[in-house]
Amino acid sequence: MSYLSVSDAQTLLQSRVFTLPAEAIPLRQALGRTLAAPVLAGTDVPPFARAAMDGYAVRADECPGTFTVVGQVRAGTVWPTPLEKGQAVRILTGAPVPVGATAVVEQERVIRQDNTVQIERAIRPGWNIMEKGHEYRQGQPLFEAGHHLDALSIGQLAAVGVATVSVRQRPRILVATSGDELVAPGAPLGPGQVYDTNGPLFEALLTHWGAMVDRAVIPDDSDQVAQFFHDPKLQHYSLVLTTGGASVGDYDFIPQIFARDFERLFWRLDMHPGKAVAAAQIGTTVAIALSGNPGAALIGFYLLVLPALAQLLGRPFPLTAVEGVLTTPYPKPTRETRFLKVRLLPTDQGFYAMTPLEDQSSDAIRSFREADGLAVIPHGAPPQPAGTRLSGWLLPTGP
Ligand SMILES: Nc1nc2c(c(=O)[nH]1)N[C@H]1C(S)=C(S)[C@@H](COP(=O)(O)OP(=O)(O)OC[C@H]3O[C@@H](n4cnc5c(N)ncnc54)[C@H](O)[C@@H]3O)O[C@H]1N2
Ligand code: MOO
Repeated sequence: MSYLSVSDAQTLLQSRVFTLPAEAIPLRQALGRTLAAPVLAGTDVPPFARAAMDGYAVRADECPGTFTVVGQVRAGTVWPTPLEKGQAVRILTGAPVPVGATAVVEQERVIRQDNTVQIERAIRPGWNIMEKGHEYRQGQPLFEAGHHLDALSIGQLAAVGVATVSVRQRPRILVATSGDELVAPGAPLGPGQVYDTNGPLFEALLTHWGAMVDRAVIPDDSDQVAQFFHDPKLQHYSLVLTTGGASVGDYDFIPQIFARDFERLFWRLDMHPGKAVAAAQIGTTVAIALSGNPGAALIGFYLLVLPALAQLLGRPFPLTAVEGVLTTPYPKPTRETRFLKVRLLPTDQGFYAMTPLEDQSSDAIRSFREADGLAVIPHGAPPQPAGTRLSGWLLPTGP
């Protein structure tokens, strides 16, 4: 039986999730948000040529020489008249360079006596002057639509005078875990019970990537699973993400309910780990039911959820394709396309050396900490000797 490919599933999901509307918000609230429109510099930065040092503004072509100090200019003020031959203006860091001055000689390099300064050496034009517009030119594009506003972006936007930004509304996402064996961290574990990893993990990941997350728990009961997906509250969410109950076990109700009551988009993908995954259109929202195994669900998160989230935010596709060569053999044959956690080292031949991590188990998440990417072994492939050329994806660490 051949399952839908990951790229077909991505395309299908992209056709069902829509980029959210824009809203205007104050710059101070914009950290972590995504620009909905390009931003151009509204002014030159700096807006005028300014002194980089405390010293004296002079004409460089008059150095060495002795100058009459005719006054002082400090940051926030402007020297009113063009500098004449033989004149120097006492200037402080950040002050506009007087018209006619071509250098600022720092005070450590001059001899000041009463109202004269003596400069004993030749000075290059432009010395200690920060040129107007050297960082940004007015009208220059600063950021594209889809740009993630990190702390540096906030500083850059402030520097060009932006007070309000147009950003995408934050996607609301519901993360629901299923599995009666799950216990919230903090409570003691009973026999056969495990701590809920997926709820906290996906809440944190989605928040990190810019979503507003609510959490829910779905009991392992067919009627209650159906009730969960029929709840009108689901329509408040751009995406509904569930984990567990997505396979073929006696308590795996989700794929059947997707097919029975909604439009099931897919069930099971040509993807290991994470084959046990389903998706459905539920009214205006899209539900993605990931595997219960945290490591498998995490593969589904990177390959399916993150691209859908990027689309909601109007951001570029979040995964970067890479090429590499296995440094060690991979000993098992591959049935469904295998996404192997690898460490990546660039080589000077333009591809990566790909070293598979030891723990590839679908219940484990710890190895993601050491993984830089996923190598892709095609379905039906035999064991892979060292030196095999594979394509893969970089695992993005943040928005
Ligand atoms: N006969 C078959 N059995 C299984 C198949 C199959 O094709 N045929 N697929 C296997 C694969 S692959 C996976 S992956 C799992 C997926 O199963 P489910 O998505 O139905 O998930 P559960 O059975 O509910 O849970 C699996 C595993 O994960 C633990 N779990 C669940 N939720 C959490 C959570 N929030 N935090 C931590 N751990 C969680 C759960 O206790 C189970 O150990 O099915 C295979 N079976
Ligand atoms: O969904 Mo299962 O690992 O294919 O790990």
